[in-house]
Amino acid sequence: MKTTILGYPRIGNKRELKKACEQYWSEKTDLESLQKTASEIKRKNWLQQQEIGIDLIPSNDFSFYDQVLDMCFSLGCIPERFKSIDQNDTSKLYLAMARGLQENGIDVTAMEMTKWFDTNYHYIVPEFEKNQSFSFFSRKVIDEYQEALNLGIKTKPVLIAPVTFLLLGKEKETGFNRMDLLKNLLPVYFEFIEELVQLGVEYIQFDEPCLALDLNDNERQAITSTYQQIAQKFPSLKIYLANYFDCYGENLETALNLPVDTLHLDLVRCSLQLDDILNSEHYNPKTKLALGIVDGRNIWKNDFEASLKTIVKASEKIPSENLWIAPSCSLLHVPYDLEHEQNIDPNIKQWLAFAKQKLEEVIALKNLASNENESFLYLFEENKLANINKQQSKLIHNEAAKNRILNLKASDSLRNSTFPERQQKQKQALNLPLYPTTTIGSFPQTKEVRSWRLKHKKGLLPTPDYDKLIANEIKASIRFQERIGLDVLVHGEFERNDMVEYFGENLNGFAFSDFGWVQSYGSRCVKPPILFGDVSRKNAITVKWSAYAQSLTNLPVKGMLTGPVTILQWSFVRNDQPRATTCNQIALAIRDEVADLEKNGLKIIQIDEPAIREGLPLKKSEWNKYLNWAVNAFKISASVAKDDTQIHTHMCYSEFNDIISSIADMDADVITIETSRSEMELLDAFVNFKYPNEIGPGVYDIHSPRVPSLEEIEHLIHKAKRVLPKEHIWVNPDCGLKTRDWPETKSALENLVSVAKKLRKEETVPA
Ligand SMILES: CN1c2c(nc(N)[nH]c2=O)NC[C@@H]1CNc1ccc(C(=O)N[C@@H](CCC(=O)N[C@@H](CCC(=O)N[C@@H](CCC(=O)O)C(=O)O)C(=O)O)C(=O)O)cc1
Ligand SMILES: N[C@@H](CCS)C(=O)O
Ligand SMILES: [Zn+2]
Repeated sequence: MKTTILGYPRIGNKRELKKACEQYWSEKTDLESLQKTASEIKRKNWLQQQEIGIDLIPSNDFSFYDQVLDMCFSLGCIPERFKSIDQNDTSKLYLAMARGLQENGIDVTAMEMTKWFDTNYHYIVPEFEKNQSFSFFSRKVIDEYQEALNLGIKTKPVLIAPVTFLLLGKEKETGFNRMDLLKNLLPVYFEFIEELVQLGVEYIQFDEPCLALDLNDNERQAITSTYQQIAQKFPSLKIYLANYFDCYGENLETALNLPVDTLHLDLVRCSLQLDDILNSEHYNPKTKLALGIVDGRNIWKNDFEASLKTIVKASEKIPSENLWIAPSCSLLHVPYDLEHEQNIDPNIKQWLAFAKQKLEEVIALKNLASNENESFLYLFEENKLANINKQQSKLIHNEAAKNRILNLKASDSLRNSTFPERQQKQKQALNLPLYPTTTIGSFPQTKEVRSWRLKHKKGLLPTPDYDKLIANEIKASIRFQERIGLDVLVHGEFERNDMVEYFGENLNGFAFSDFGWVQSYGSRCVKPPILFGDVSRKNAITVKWSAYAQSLTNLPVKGMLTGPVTILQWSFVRNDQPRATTCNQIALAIRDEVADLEKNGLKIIQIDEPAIREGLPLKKSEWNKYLNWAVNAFKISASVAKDDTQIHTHMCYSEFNDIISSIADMDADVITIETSRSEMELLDAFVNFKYPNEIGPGVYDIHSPRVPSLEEIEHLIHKAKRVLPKEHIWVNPDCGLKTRDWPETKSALENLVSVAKKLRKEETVPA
């Protein structure tokens, strides 16, 4: 039995890469210094895995920004608009693809970003044209293999497999299917493989997570043909086929018939597939199985007793030299090292395992399963104790929270009246103009604001002083919004470290790490709270700052809440009860907050649900079940509102077409969505469905410091006007402005308001 992993976190133990990238991007350091940081991170990662005893260590799992972007770059899949950049200036080109570029007359937008399967990690979407060509453009995969080899480590290079690479991308013109590009693409993969094999590579890991999706016959056939060709051309190469995040499902037969050395199984997400495989007539006993048994998506300690039963079951049918023990997926999605944490309650800390501890678990499982090393027996006992302790812990269980769920009634998810009736009442209560303008909630989280929070956290800034600084920011933002003429104001979210962590901090059932950072996109990281127990509200969470903001102005201020599905989705959640139950507990806490905001004079309340789409199961057959409970949880949180309280929701990074009827079922009075980057393409779903409630399609791409011109904004609103009733249209940015700086935010919002005013005027003046 051997051990391996699919990938390791790459931001550095203390987010060194984030800091180095941001310094380089702002021209405070040079490329050499950034590369030095990167090499150091890779070196430490490899040596740590080696020291802990991982047999087969991956390379090319590092990235300066994103692994899919790296693949585009390696394969020379560079969209036409970047050809104006010197193709030899590879670092500038790479950065432009990731973040866009505006300099010396060059003005190119970044490539699109979207969610990596059902995670909160965002990848850069490959763009394909009909006659797309590919070339051996970057040597990163080779160089990283060499880099590890120089340390004496013979790694398993990781490549995003050809078919998954194509499926992750988008056709940028009509008249072709991206799968047709496989024949152009494969020769470049062969070049990489050839060079790696020449260098003595034994294993290559082909990441093929599209095998967890519903594939059609053509796609399955493409996968078969790909591996047949690779195996034929490189008979000595051992192919490690990595599927993760769900079962092979309908693709299992295809997978079992592939000429690969090893088939990786995510046994955390799909524990039953081991039996399916062991009993399948298609399983070739010579194919090695990698038992992905340590959870790569969550931070709970493994259950050794249960895992060992699985390993034993496998080893009864398969010789142990044909088995790998591994985490379920790349460890990219969990933080580095629990040992850094000094402030987690020790009772809870003993239940946790971060990336480094997961490596140790993989090794312990191998040793326990092979009975070779008795010194590991104490780890078994320790693990068993920790898990028993967790099951029985008083910290987890709260009878009142459990009872509230049991007492939920169908009417708790329903507003008092239908949308048209509410709309009338809200019109009277709010008296908003046509094309009301608003923002999505956050204003720039400047270095200064973050530094106050850090000082406050460290005890260097007393709470009254911190509160005063936050109050001043809120006041300045209210005055700014009044001055430029926005109609519905926000307080700006200055007091929040993150839209999920902040809520977790005010709810029972959550714990927090100090260094538990996980990459979200590029240099941006999140520190997901740890949802370990029954959830209930400790106290009112947002009322103080929202009510304060409302007290400063006669214009309506929107109370700003994060919705239950998003809090669930962006936390490390308990694995001892169904997600739906946990979600309902959060929903009830948010419901209490809605009621309190209303009582305190907030007439508009936004409940953000940007993660509702990302929570969709990967297999369509499971969508309805999820959507039913997810939509219902949102409705539980919103339905306490009176008819004349206007409930908004907000979604971003989402395709809406296939879930539009569920979005309509949420019955928010207003939904604001991200649409500007797709030139309103994402609005089609709402139009085709005849979405009945009000909509704010984003007209300002907040991902870029670029200030949208008056013409661009007007063009986008006109597009919306052509397809939506004008009484239903709101004018707003795509998403919150926390990652922006003030100068561009001010100019962009001034433009946005002035276009809305112009259009309003045109509507009232008869032609
Ligand atoms: C809207 N999005 C969000 C997602 N997920 C979330 N959990 N939250 C989101 O808002 N997913 C989808 C999208 C896009 N994703 C992101 C993810 C992350 C950011 C972002 O801006 N992250 C910040 C960190 C935010 C944070 O928690 N800040 C804390 C801690 C600040 C900090 O780093 N302090 C430093 C010192 C700071 C200083 O002195 O300058 C330290 O502790 O060392 C806070 O504000 O208190 C990031 O920088 O990565 C955006 C979108
Ligand atoms: N209210 C949040 C939503 C982000 S998705 C914000 O404005 O940052
Ligand atoms: Zn958003």
